[in-house]
Amino acid sequence: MARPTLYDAAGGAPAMLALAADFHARCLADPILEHPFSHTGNPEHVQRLADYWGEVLGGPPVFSAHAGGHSAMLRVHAGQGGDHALSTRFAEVFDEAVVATLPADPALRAALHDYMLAAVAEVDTYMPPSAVVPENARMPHWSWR
Ligand code: HEM
Repeated sequence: MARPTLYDAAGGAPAMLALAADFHARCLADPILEHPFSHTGNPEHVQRLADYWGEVLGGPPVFSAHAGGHSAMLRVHAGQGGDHALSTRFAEVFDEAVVATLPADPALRAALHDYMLAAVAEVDTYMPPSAVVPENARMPHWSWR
């Protein structure tokens, strides 16, 4: 039998939503990440995050269908002039949220950890004020390592 996707191993859509909600709450409570997040208030943010991560991890393409795909995600962050400390902390807090909400599977945790390091590295490249996001950037698809 084929190995389940990371999305299915995590628990599907409800697990993505739990992960995103826990992650977002941790960001708001974090001394480093609180600042960028305190200036926004998209009421759909947690659901969007859940849809995005779900799609990357092997779930349905909800973010591409309804929220503009990978280019739109990059555009939200592009030119913000953020620094490496934000990305480092973002990835650490993601690991904490994974531990708090998803199954205690070391392989799942390792794959999600690796994914988030790659994801923050990509977002980082668009932080400079002059950054230009390409149209139709390919949505990453992440699997077991
Ligand atoms: C330096 C690290 C990052 C910071 C400080 C950051 C911060 C933010 C902020 C402030 C928003 C807007 C929230 C709102 O509208 O209420 C946002 C949106 C979002 N972020 Fe990030 N982010 C970071 C990295 C990432 C990474 C690595 C990913 C993906 C793996 C990601 C995925 C998203 C998504 C999917 C949205 C919602 C886009 C939409 O509304 O369509 N972010 N982020």
